[in-house]
Amino acid sequence: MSVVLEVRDLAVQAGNIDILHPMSFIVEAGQTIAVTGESGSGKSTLARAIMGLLPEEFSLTGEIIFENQNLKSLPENTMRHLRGNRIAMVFQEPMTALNPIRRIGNQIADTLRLHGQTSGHDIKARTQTLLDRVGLTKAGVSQKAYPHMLSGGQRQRVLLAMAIACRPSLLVADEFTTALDARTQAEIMVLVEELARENNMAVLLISHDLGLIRHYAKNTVIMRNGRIVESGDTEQIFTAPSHPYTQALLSVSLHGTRHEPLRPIPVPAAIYQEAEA
Ligand SMILES: Nc1ncnc2c1ncn2[C@@H]1O[C@H](COP(=O)(O)OP(=O)(O)OP(=O)(O)O)[C@@H](O)[C@H]1O
Repeated sequence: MSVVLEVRDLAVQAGNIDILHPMSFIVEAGQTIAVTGESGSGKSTLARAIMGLLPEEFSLTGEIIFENQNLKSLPENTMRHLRGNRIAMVFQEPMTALNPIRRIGNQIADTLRLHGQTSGHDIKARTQTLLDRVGLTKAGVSQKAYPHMLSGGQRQRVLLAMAIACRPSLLVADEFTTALDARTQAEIMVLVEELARENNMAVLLISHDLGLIRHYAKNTVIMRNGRIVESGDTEQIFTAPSHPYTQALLSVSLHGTRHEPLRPIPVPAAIYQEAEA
């Protein structure tokens, strides 16, 4: 298996506040890796750092090696080219990513044009292929539809069509299915899984949903307060968590509902001290 992304001693500060403490992990081609942890643990900051989309007031140290390139040293225009082409990102709220007054076919075509496809005929054909592939055509959705005519799950399918348009090798999915009902969520995740397999695309799955992570992610990174507390094979972590924080996280989630966001967990002080050691 080849490594598509290596995060090496990555740390992020906002002024003198440490948002992410030095962390390292690798993502292999075609692999789904989940990042989880309670609110404020730094998951979205990690995703934004990888995408080169940190706010201006943030500074970054360490390395982000993507397809053998050190992203830190790339100029913004090269980074812009990489985003969408080689690294794609999908978010929870599709209406912020979709233009409400443009037909979805035109929006998918815009993505193709932006990333280098020029022939009108090719663009139209590829747009149709993408709509077919994400299951919208068979649901009766055409290129002419506007976003407001679609359900939440269908909008996420449009975003997936745009995300995979240029066959990226990494898809960053930040709470992508959180707003969907359980059945739609499962359907979208099965589609993501299929697309990842077909394109040998790695998926960085940021989620609070431990049930979803256990089902779809081969590896998992558990974060707390800007640090990785435990990482490795998902099944191994779920069956035999080695860190007290992970143990507490999993035991609390067993009592909560699968779709409830994780909240700060009341772990006894003694466990905290051990966890920090
Ligand atoms: N502009 C900023 N300046 C200073 N601190 C910030 C800024 N933006 C975010 N933070 C802090 O960075 C930390 C990590 O935030 P981040 O959004 O990455 O967490 P998260 O794990 O994605 O949370 P959630 O699950 O709620 O989305 C939080 O403590 C947050 O308050």
